[in-house]
Amino acid sequence: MKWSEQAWQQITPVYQSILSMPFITGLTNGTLEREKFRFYMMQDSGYLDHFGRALALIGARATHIGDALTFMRFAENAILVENSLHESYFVDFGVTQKGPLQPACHHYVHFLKSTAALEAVEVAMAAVLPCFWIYKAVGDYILQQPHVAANPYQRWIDTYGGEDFGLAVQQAISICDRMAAQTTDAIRQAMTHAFVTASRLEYDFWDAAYTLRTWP
Ligand SMILES: Cc1ncc(C[n+]2csc(CCO)c2C)c(N)n1
Repeated sequence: MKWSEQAWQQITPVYQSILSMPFITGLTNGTLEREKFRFYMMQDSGYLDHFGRALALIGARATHIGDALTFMRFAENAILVENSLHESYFVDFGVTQKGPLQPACHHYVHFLKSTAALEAVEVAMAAVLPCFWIYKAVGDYILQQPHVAANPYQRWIDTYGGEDFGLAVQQAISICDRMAAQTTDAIRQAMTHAFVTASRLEYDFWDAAYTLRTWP
């Protein structure tokens, strides 16, 4: 079995919990309170700035030059392409400032940055994989649900569901599988652990937006 297959099996309970989160059902049927989506978007903009840097760092540390280029492209996409989605939502939702990182986002980005800097590069690659893979799976899942007319969150759904984004996700998965096949058991286990942790932090990111969780 490929590393990615057993890693996804490990996160099945977390992934199933994500699908039934009120944040996700609200995105799907368009009923999510605007305030919660605004909170999510503001936090996600901060997330992308840091995430892009983590990807660039992984690119710099990649063993193969082709993987370095791929991760640098991912970094550019995170900062340019994804942020343009946020900027259009900022206009629609009247957001003028990003604001400080709140606890869930802070925890997640610093987990990713410290893993990217200090752990084996294979582990760093596994830590950023849920960001791609869970968003793709959630985007596809929402696209399969009955379509809601004039859903304010449709642009978000279209960004992650569907083919274009699917290619990037496949690339990220294949790189992890190749790296996992060539490394030691201990590193493979650490990869899975990082993958599970990041998946939990994805769950928590949405939960924090739904409950508008801020620093005390
Ligand atoms: C908390 C959070 N997790 C994942 C993504 C999705 N995402 C961010 S950058 C990137 C790859 C390069 O485009 C992907 C898939 C998000 N937006 N916010």
